[in-house]
Amino acid sequence: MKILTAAQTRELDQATIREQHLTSAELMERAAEALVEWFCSLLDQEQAGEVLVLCGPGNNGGDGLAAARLLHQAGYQMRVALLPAETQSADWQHNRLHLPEAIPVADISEQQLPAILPGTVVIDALFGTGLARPLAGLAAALVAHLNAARARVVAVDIPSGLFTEAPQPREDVAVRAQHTVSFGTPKLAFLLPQNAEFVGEWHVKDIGLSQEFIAGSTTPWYYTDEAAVAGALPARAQFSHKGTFGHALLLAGSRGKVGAAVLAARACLRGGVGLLTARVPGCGYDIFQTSVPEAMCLADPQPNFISALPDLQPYQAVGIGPGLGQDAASLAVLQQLLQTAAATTAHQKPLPLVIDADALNLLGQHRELLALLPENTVLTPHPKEFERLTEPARDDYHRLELLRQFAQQRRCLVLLKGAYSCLATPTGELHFNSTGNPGMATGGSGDVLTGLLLALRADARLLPFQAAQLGVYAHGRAGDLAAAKTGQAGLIAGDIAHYIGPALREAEA
Ligand SMILES: NC(=O)C1=CN([C@@H]2O[C@H](COP(=O)(O)OP(=O)(O)OC[C@H]3O[C@@H](n4cnc5c(N)ncnc54)[C@H](O)[C@@H]3O)[C@@H](O)[C@H]2O)[C@@H](O)CC1
Ligand SMILES: Nc1ncnc2c1ncn2[C@@H]1O[C@H](COP(=O)(O)OP(=O)(O)O)[C@@H](O)[C@H]1O
Ligand SMILES: [K+]
Repeated sequence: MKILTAAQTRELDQATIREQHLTSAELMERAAEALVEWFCSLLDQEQAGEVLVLCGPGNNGGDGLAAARLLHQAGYQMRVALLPAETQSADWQHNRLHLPEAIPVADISEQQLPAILPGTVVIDALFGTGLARPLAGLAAALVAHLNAARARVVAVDIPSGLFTEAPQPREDVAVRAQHTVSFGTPKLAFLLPQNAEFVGEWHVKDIGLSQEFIAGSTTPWYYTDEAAVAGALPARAQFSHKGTFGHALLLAGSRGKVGAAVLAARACLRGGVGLLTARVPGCGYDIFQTSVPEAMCLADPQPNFISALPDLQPYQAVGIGPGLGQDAASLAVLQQLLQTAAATTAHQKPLPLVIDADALNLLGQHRELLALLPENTVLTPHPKEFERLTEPARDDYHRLELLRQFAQQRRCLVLLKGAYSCLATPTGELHFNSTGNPGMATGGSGDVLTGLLLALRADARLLPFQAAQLGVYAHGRAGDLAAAKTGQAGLIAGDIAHYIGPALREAEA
């Protein structure tokens, strides 16, 4: 699914109106109906109590007025407060005119901010995508008043005061909502950790906006939903054999961290790899062979870390990093791997690599090695690892910019891990993942991801981007399936590996 800018969203409204021969008031009515339908499924009349709708002067306020009317008709007790302005939009005026007289309406002023008791349900329809500058004056005072009230807040389209796709100073005031109900496509602001305290849980409702316009819009931002990966995993041909799905090499583990190799190996096998060989430190040999009998094992001559690179000739993809440690000998292995992989070509393409954890930290300490990264290498840093590869980011938007630049410059697939893990492509696209849950914030989750990505990169039937996108999505989906059984607190990384099969099956062609 594409993520559009505020300006594109406005154009999308106009395109929808033209294409479907609607009036703009009719489109607003659809938005209000979608909001109200969602609202009624959340709270019934009794649970909601008196609902306060705060309306700004634009179409966001118009949505609020229309929703107040519809909720009143559905038997909710409504109250409306209007933020004064010199002019109001035409559809605002239309909906003001049609507001039932039974609903009390107050004008907001500095002297008369609306009374909001703790627990009151408030619909925030002050400003939406039309926000042109940070809130100030009465609007800022009102939002601060609302945030202090400990109300239950539902924001319409976007919490008022929050920009759709741009950072804002920490001191800016914006509505802190428990829920945000948006229309058509998600907003970039919803996906960034720094905005979580404002956006709360978000929901995007379909209001029949022009698919043709969306298809024709250019954007660097995408949201990887179920539809994006549907059918991405090719079905297995009847006469396939283990060679069909590739032979992967995993370089992982050091003394005390052999478990990382075990987790990554299990995930790689569950990811459908044909054959897996792991290089582990000498001390890991028995542990690994006992834990993952399906994989082959090449013990390193060194007991505590990996010091020598095996011959790469048999392999279709190599993963390196989980639990690797940062010994100088392992750095030399990484360097040799990068040099050899660029030269080891199958069908004129470099050997696919997946680089994670300590291998990323080693790259961060020896940035001259970045120039050796073969095209379409998959790197999977979390924000701290990414900072070591680049520089500290001013905020989440700046980090995205650094991510995009890095992926373009290095011609790699770079996954910035987090709640909405973001996959950057060599062409500068950013794909935010929709699956996963906070139960996955547990040691080893990333090792499982590396193993899964390794399996999919070894599968020659998948293009590099498809493999990475599917891997990230299926990893989160496996975490969601696992959490449904274990609960989030009880989820451990091995559970994610266990559910990779069912998660991948959902994406089968
Ligand atoms: N496809 C969609 O997304 C749809 C969007 N609609 C609604 O329309 C909204 C956008 O409406 P508008 O473009 O009228 O914009 P808004 O309602 O967000 O705000 C625009 C108004 O606020 C003023 N303003 C902007 N920043 C201000 C600030 N910092 N302080 C004081 N005043 C400020 C502007 O001068 C203008 O009068 C969306 O957020 C959504 O709620 C729906 O009605 C229809 C469908
Ligand atoms: N709150 C969350 N929501 C969704 N996914 C999460 C969340 N927290 C962590 N994850 C996922 O779990 C994995 C954690 O990886 P990482 O930080 O490398 O952990 P580790 O080093 O312990 O293996 C990433 O894929 C990340 O996207
Ligand atoms: K709003």
